[in-house]
Amino acid sequence: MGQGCFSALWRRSTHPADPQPDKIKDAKIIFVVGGPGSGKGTQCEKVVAKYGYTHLSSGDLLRAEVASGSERGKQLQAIMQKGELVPLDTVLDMIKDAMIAKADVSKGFLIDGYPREVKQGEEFEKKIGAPALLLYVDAKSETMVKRLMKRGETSGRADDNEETIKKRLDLYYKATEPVITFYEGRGIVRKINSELAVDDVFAEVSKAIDGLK
Ligand SMILES: Nc1nc2c(ncn2[C@@H]2O[C@H](COP(=O)(O)OP(=O)(O)OP(=O)(O)O)[C@@H](O)[C@H]2O)c(=O)[nH]1
Ligand SMILES: O=c1ccn([C@@H]2O[C@H](COP(=O)(O)OP(=O)(O)O)[C@@H](O)[C@H]2O)c(=O)[nH]1
Ligand SMILES: [Mg+2]
Repeated sequence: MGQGCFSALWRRSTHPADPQPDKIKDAKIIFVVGGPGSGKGTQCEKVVAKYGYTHLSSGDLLRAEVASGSERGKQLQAIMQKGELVPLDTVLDMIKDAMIAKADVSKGFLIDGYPREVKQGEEFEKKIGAPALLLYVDAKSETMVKRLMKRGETSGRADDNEETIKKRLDLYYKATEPVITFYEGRGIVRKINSELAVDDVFAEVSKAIDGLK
């Protein structure tokens, strides 16, 4: 999404051209993809409790950088508040650092809210590895809007407001849904109906993960 020209600027200076770290090369990786407010984070927490996977939410990693008050965090905040996408290399470097930090203790990784576009998936595979499974957390757009408006009453998230929610949804349908089609071609997508109650959704998620072994 027109990110190329910014990427050098945003790339972490601590990682000039580090070699592919062996530590995470063989890790089991699950992408968790779905619209804003579809319930990705809710389901990921339950997977962590049951399976001992490490949960890495790209949005949470970015929000942590914003919360640090750094200069870079301020720039991220401006992008996220508009519901736009942060440059690809920034997010990927954050995910990779977090994976390396947990590599010794992790049974596997849930990469939540990533990839947001096909290019992000391709870059992830080049720098880190291939996913074993893509959990496609699916809810109707009305449901997602309703949940986010409700969450916005208490979340303190600058992007949980009507205007930004609409932009996030538009971008999801335009940029992120093609990710699902891309990985369907590899036969690793499991579609999860997240209109159900949380525990019923989790039963579906569990089946998909159990099928991995
Ligand atoms: N009824 C119902 N509500 C849910 C379900 N899953 C999540 N919610 C609610 O929907 C809201 C959004 O859920 P999250 O898990 O934060 O969604 P997310 O997909 O991580 O959203 P983003 O962080 O915006 O990408 C939360 O307030 C949840 O309590 C579900 O299966 N059923
Ligand atoms: O790979 C990512 C993940 C998140 N974001 C930004 O972070 C925001 C919040 O992401 P999150 O996954 O938490 O929430 P969602 O938009 O799915 O509701 C998005 O709107 C984007 O601005 C991004 O640019 N790239
Ligand atoms: Mg989330």
